[in-house]
Amino acid sequence: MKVRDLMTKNPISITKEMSIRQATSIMLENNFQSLPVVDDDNKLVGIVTERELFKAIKLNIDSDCQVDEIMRKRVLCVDGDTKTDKIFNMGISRVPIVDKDEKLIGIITVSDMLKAYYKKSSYVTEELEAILKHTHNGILAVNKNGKIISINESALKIINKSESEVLEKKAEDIIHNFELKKVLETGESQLGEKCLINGLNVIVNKTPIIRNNQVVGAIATFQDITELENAIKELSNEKNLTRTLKTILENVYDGIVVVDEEGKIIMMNDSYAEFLNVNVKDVIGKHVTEVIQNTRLHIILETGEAEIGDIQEIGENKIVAMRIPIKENDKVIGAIGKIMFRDIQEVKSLAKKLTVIQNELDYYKDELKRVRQVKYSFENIPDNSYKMKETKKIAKIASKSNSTVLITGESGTGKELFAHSIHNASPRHLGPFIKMNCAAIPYELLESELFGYSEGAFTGAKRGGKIGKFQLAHQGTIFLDEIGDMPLEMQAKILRVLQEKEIEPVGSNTPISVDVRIIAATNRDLETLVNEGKFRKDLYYRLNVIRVDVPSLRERKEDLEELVNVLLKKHSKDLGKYIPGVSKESVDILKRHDWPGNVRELENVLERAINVADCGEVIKPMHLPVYLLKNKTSITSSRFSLKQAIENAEREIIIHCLKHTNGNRVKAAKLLNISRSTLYEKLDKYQIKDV
Ligand SMILES: Nc1ncnc2c1ncn2[C@@H]1O[C@H](COP(=O)(O)OP(=O)(O)OP(=O)(O)O)[C@@H](O)[C@H]1O
Repeated sequence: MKVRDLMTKNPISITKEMSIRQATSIMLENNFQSLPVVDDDNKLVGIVTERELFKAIKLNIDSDCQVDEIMRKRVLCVDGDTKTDKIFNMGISRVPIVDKDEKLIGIITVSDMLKAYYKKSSYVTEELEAILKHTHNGILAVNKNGKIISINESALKIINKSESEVLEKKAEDIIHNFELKKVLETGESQLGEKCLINGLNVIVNKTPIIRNNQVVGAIATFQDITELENAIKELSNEKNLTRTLKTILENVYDGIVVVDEEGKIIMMNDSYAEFLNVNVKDVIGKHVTEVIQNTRLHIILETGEAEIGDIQEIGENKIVAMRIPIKENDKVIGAIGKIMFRDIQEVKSLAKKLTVIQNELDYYKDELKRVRQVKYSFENIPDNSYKMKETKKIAKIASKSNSTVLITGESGTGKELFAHSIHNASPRHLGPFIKMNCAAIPYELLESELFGYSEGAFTGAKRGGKIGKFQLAHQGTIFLDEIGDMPLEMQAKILRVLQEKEIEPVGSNTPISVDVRIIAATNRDLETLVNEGKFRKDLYYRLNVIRVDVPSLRERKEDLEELVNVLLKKHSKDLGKYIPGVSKESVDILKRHDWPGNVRELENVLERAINVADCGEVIKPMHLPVYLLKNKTSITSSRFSLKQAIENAEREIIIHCLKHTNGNRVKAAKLLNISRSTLYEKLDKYQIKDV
């Protein structure tokens, strides 16, 4: 700072002709300790201070005398450019300021300077505090005892504490793995240390605060570089990606070329260069039209529209090309050209192969559909009867939910078919459908069949253990058929699976979570079993969430004819015998039967009839088992003929005997107690060929 900046301009001055009294009164009025004395040209010629006045009093000099008598003529003064520090060293409270002609231009006092310094230092302090507070880097200062005396907001944010929590506390007690002891002890800086504070990657610089050659504290600055590191990581990922892409481009068989917005080649892979018989280095920077014959990449730059599968002649080849514009904010900034096929012949042979594959695929799709339809779907359950319509309605609702389903109904009604259909129509249809017949497996094996076993669970256990049905059915459906026959002990285990949704393989203590939907079925009356204590009540309630009661065949006679056709088709195909249908009389006979064995019985009757009938022949009453013909109503029917019934029975018995003797006609004749020739006659009559 220069005195010119702080001085009082045009200060009060006196002339040497003025009386001592006047000078004294001016000094008293203005509370000055001195007054500069100037001549007519305002040139500084002397100074009167309190000291001169006291001296005048002491020497009894008359106060009317002129100032000239007592003033000091050798005046200490400075020019305007003098630095303010110099004034302090002069030891004078009021210093006159003169210009180069020694004319008085101002006065500077020590108190003026102190005020100015104070103002400036407050301003600097405020500024420093603001910088400290708002700087992005964290700053923390400790005293010589290592206690925090100042900390800024960024540092508080990094250590995740408030100012009151940290002030006057030792830094190492506040920040894990951090200390300033070494810096305080040695007075040496520690720069660029990488630390992990609160999960953030931070660079710490530690510097001592030295005053009068003594370490009086230390400052630590923290720079959070987490974002920076992430950015570096991203950058290196991007670099890797670019490298990978470049490698891919270089190594693909397809020829690839890239042009910039002016159509100049900026990249061409080896494959394209080889095809064109050029050197990559030679073509970079050239316009694409100079390098690739009949190219349209420069046109793509104008239209911005991709062209795929365009035929382009290059030399003797007719290639199939693909051209794609590269866009940024809707502006075309380049284009990519790719040789899809080097020769149009390639496309033709590929198309041929594709057609073959497509045909195969269609065939397998059809096959899969056929197999699935036969086995699984609701469509294959005829529902002309009201009862079946209602049952299917409930089953379809069940298929949409994840709840346990209990299918009940007499034996052979098609309970398993319902289980398949529910699974197939459920969201789990892509998962497995695992069937388990609880009555068919010996009790000792049931648990390991259902839950599997771990290695060494028992003597004879397979190495590596075995996966149980529940695990196999994970994310699908398990169908527990004949659940009514399940032993009580096992019922408790099934209940556990339903509640906990986890299983424990035999010999293992580690439960395994399974996501399985249970469909159970039984032809037994579970309520009665519960009352008899043979079936757990809690399991019954758990299973009986959605109940599907499959009606018996006698309750749905309206479905019989359609069922007959379905089963006939299925079995004639399986047996490889063409049977065009069932005669009206046969249908009537079938309809009159009560079907205690339900669809299974009907299926057996038809299978047998197909066997008995000749290829191309419709199923006639004579092909049906005798017990159906014995039906009372059938005898009263107008179509009934005793002769026919006897013949049917005779035919049946002969076929039965032949089957029994494995087709041996001699043995069969003996069994029937008829002669061989009679047997041959009858075989001829009833058209019985191979049995
Ligand atoms: N709608 C149908 N279409 C074709 N076949 C059917 C139909 N319903 C049942 N069946 C056939 O009837 C037979 C018996 O069906 P299923 O095994 O489903 O009966 P179930 O009620 O589960 O018998 P059980 O109680 O004895 O286990 C099976 O061979 C099945 O294919």
